[in-house]
Amino acid sequence: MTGSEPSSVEPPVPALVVETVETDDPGPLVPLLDRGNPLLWTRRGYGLVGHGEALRLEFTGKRRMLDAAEAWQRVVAAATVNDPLSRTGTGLIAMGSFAFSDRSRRTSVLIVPSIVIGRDTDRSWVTRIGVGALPDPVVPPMQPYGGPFTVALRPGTLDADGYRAAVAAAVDRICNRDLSKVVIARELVGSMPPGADLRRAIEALALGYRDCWTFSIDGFFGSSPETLVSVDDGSVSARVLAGSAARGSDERSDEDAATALATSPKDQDEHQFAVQNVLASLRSHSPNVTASEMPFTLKLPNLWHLASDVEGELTDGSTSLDLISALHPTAAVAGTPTAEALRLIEELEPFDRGRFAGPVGWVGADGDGEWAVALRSAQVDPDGTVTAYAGAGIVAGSVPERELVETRLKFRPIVEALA
Ligand SMILES: C=C(O[C@@H]1C=C(C(=O)O)C=C[C@H]1O)C(=O)O
Repeated sequence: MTGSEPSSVEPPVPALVVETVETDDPGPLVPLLDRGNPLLWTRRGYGLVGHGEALRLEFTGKRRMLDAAEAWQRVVAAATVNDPLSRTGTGLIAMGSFAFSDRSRRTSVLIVPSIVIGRDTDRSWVTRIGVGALPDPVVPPMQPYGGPFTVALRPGTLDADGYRAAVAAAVDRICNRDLSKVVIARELVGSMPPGADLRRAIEALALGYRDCWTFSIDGFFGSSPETLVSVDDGSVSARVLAGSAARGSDERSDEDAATALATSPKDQDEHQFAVQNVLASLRSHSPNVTASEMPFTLKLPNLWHLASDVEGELTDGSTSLDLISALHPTAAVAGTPTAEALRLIEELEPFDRGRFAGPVGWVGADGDGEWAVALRSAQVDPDGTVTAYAGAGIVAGSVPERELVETRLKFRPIVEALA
C-alpha cells in the first residue's frame, strides 16, 4: 500500500512505534497472563503472551480475512519498528481470531498488544508497542491465581437426540449425492462464576495438551491440534486432521484403535477430502506443495487422529493472512464440496459457530505467522456465558451414535479444563 493513495473507504491507521529487547527466560508463560484479558498463543511451553491493546481491528462478513490482510499491510507500512532480534514472533505482531461463517454475528479481531512477552527454544524477548510513542518499559507484575472454580456444561441448541438426528439427515443428503462430506457440530453452554480466573482453565489446557496450540484471545480459548497454516521465511506448512478414534483403555486396545483408524476406508476417505482440499487451496501460492503419501496417526490425550503434514515453498509472497483467507473453511471443518457443505451446516446447526473452527493465531510485520483451526475451544462472553463447541466429519458410512460419542471426546479438553 505504500506509495499509493489510500482510498476513501480505508480508515486511517495509527503510526505504531515498536521496540523488541532480549530478556532473561521468563519461565512458564501462562502465569504471566493478564487475569482480566488473557492473550496467549503457545505450544510446548513456547509462544507469545500479550498485555493491553495498542490497536484493535475488527472485521465481519465475507471479506473479513481479506480486509484484515489489507489493514495489516497498512498498519505495518505506518509502523516504526526497532527489532534487533528479528526472529519469529519478535517485532510488530498481531494476534487474531476469525469467525467461522461469513454470516456470523461474532466479530473477527486482530489485536496488537501493548506488550508482548515471547519465548522460543533459545531466546526470550519483550516487545513494547505504542501509538506514536512507546509505552513505559514495565513488564506487568504476575497476578496471583484466583481460587478454583467449576463450570457445568449442558447441551445448547442440539441435545444428544438433536445431534443424532442432524447426523442422520446429513448422511441422507450424502447418500442422495448432494455432497460427499459435511462437518456437523454442536455446542455446550454454561456460566462462569463471577470473578473466576480463566487462566486456571488455560493452564490446564496448556499443560494437558502440550503438543496442541493453546490460545486465548478476546474471551475465546482452547487447545487445537490442527495447524491451518504456518508461514516462515518463504516456506508454508499445515497439519491436516480428519478421521478420529477414541484412545484405548490399555496399551493393547490403544494400539488396536490406532490400527483400526489407519486402515478404516471411511476415515481414509474423510481424510483424503481434507488433504486434497488444502493442497488445492495452496497450489496457486505454492506450486510445489505436497502432503506425505500416507497419513499418520496422531496421539492426543483424548483421541487418535489421522494426520497429514503439508509443506511447500511460497512463490507469490503471500502473507499468512492471505493464506488463511485462501484456506478457510477447509474440508476438515466444513466438508466437500465447500459451498454445499456450508449450506447444509446452516440448515442443520441451529446456532452460530462464532469463532469455533475459524482461524486463530498471530501474524508478524513480514506476514509470517502461525494459525490453527480453532477446535477444542470455548467462548466466554462478558456476561460469563461459556459456549464450547465440537463437531465431527460426516460421510456416507457415518453412524449417528458414533459421531455423538466422537463429539463427547472432542469436548473433553474444555469440559475437564473447566471442571
Ligand atoms: C470438528 C472438529 O474436528 C475436526 C474433525 C475431525 C474428524 O471428523 O475426524 C478431526 C479433526 C478436526 O479436523 C472438532 O474438534 O470439533
